[in-house]
Amino acid sequence: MARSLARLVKGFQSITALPAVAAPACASLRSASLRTMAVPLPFSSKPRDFSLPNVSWGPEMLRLYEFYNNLCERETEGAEKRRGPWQRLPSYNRSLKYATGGVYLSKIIQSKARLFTRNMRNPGAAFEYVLFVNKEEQRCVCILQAGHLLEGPPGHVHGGAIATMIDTVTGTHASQLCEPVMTANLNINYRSPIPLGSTVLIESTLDRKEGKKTYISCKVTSTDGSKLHTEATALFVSISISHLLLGG
Ligand SMILES: CCCCCCCC/C=C\CCCCCCCC(=O)SCCNC(=O)CCNC(=O)[C@H](O)C(C)(C)COP(=O)(O)OP(=O)(O)OC[C@H]1O[C@@H](n2cnc3c(N)ncnc32)[C@H](O)[C@@H]1OP(=O)(O)O
Repeated sequence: MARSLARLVKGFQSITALPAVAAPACASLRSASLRTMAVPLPFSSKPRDFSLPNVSWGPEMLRLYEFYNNLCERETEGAEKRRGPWQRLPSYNRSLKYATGGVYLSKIIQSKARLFTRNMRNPGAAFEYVLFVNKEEQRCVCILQAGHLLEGPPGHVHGGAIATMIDTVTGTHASQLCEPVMTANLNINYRSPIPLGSTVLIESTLDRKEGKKTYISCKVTSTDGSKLHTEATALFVSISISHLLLGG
């Protein structure tokens, strides 16, 4: 148990320490931390960052990615590049490799476990998304391109897939504010269906923090903001690392 806890703490520290910067800089920082760490990282040494553009991304997805990516750097008077108000969050298909929530997981399950939203081999088939966070404004924006395997009502995105993305965006946002957290409550109003294959914006804002509780609001809109697809509120409760290890 003590060894697991040590691994988990290290693993968690290495995740939360990952900077949200452009991919090459991120890779070099990761390899630097690899040299100094005595325990295995929760990822392979070269994890794929799923939040970077791939061939499946359509023009709208790429346009918005470029838009927010440009806000991640601001140019100073001497044409120097400085960190801007927004940060792109890298995204991997595994979070905490050694946390099993106190339940027995076979080695096969442990080795095959993947983040639900990042488990498709075929680019563009399901969830294509990238998240940007603005810590000053306590806001998070996700650009989502909903692939053909997310069908619910004919030609439209499944409500559970929309809920999954809302949980992911608000959960990631909450864990940026006060890691680590778990979703305690999620309320969703579906206002208008999302066409399959379309690109939408998911925006989350911090409502308030009360001790262990973080309240977040979220809306899903068309990319020009003219159509409201979904609204949600979420409650996240901060958990101790032992909660992850031992279960609730
Ligand atoms: C997991 C962290 C990993 C971090 C890694 C970061 C890397 C990022 C990588 C990839 C990003 C992907 C992001 C995905 C995000 C998805 C997140 C999920 O989907 S989580 C799965 C679904 N959620 C559950 O399975 C929870 C099950 N429930 C529990 O474990 C507990 O009930 C828990 C933790 C929610 C609360 O338990 P207590 O014992 O810690 O806390 P108590 O004392 O019960 O409550 C604290 C306060 O919260 C209120 N509260 C609790 N539950 C509530 C509820 N359902 N509604 C309203 N209030 C509630 C209580 O009344 C209390 O309030 P008063 O302090 O007294 O004012």
